[in-house]
Amino acid sequence: MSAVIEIKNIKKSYGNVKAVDDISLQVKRGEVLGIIGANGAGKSTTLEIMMGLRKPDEGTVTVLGMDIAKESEQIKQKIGIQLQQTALYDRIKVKEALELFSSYYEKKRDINEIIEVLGLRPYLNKFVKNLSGGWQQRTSLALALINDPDIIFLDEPTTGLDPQARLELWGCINRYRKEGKTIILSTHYMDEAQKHCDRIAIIKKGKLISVDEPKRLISTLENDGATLEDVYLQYAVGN
Ligand SMILES: Nc1ncnc2c1ncn2[C@@H]1O[C@H](COP(=O)(O)OP(=O)(O)OP(=O)(O)O)[C@@H](O)[C@H]1O
Repeated sequence: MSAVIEIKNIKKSYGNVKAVDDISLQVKRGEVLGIIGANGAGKSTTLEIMMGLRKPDEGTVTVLGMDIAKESEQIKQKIGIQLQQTALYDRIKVKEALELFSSYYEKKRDINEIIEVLGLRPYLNKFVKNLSGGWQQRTSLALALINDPDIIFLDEPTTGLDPQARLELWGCINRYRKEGKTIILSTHYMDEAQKHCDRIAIIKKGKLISVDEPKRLISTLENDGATLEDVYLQYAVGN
């Protein structure tokens, strides 16, 4: 598999907080890469640097062979972004949000097809803020898909959703994975990460501790029956 994203020696500080401390990582075409780590570990900052939303203090980011520092406009056309729950679209209706996003891009996927796949048709005339968390997340996934991106970024897509809504959202995400899209997400749910991610990147205090397949990470632990949660407790927490 070839790399669709390559970050090299990325650093980002806020005052004396080293949010990202010298991370290098390659994301392979077509994989689902999960980023795990404690609150404040640097997951969102790393994701936002890959998306081009934040500039690193040091290091380089190459997305689909393009340098993010020079070709961010071209890159934006080819990526889809779902941020953590946001009030940004609260005051507009689902249909309006879809139309607005569609107007940003040259290449567009058929909106009706996205609406059908994500089951949004009954909600089109509702305000985003009046939807349940699960439907808000589906709306923001729909917005991330509108330009038929090669790479989809999902920042904690299932946080706060009930188990059924989480399962359904994963059904939607997996459908796009089957099309060969590369998916990069952060999550606090180790069961989801273990089940759905091809590889897991563990971030602790701004540093990349490990990146590997869930079963290989689990095999580094000595106890039989270990899960990714045990991996998390072993590698992602503490000093
Ligand atoms: N805009 C900002 N200004 C100041 N500090 C920031 C800013 N954004 C992030 N930080 C700090 O950088 C560190 C990393 O934050 P980040 O949001 O990347 O972590 P995270 O792993 O995504 O956390 P969470 O799981 O809580 O979402 C934290 O200490 C956070 O407080």
